[in-house]
Amino acid sequence: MKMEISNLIAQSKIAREKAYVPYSKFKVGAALLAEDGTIYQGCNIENSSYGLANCAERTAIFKAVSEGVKKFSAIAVVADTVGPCSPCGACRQVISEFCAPDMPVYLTNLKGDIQQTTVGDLLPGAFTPEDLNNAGKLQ
Ligand SMILES: O=c1ccn([C@H]2C[C@H](O)[C@@H](CO)O2)c(=O)[nH]1
Ligand SMILES: [Zn+2]
Repeated sequence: MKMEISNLIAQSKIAREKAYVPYSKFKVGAALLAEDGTIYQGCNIENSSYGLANCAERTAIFKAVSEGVKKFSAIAVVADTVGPCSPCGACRQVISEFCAPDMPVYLTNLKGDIQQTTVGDLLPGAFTPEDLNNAGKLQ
């Protein structure tokens, strides 16, 4: 495993410790590597209105985008799961909005399992900005 990736995974674990999860008690961390080398950490943040929980992956992406950063090279996700932590459908869609289909995704857990996949494999057929551009132009 390249140093850069071990560091990304290490930062996802640090982010996980900041999770605000009084309801599920399920802490998740994410670390998003921007093309300029900056790493954006994200944790899940829950709410007493349960449906408003924001996942770790989306926290990391929204932090970066809100700082004007939209070019990314990799993302790592970690939770205390039996197998590698699997991002939810909402996060797969948000990741697909900003990250190229061939961008590597590292799904990990606290035991040290690492599954390397890609954005395109996480969400084949994602709805993209191009789909909006093509609206009404088909047929
Ligand atoms: O990949 C995932 C899956 C779940 N969660 C959060 C949402 C909620 O706070 C808790 C339980 O679903 O875990 C994430 O942050 N990322
Ligand atoms: Zn999610």
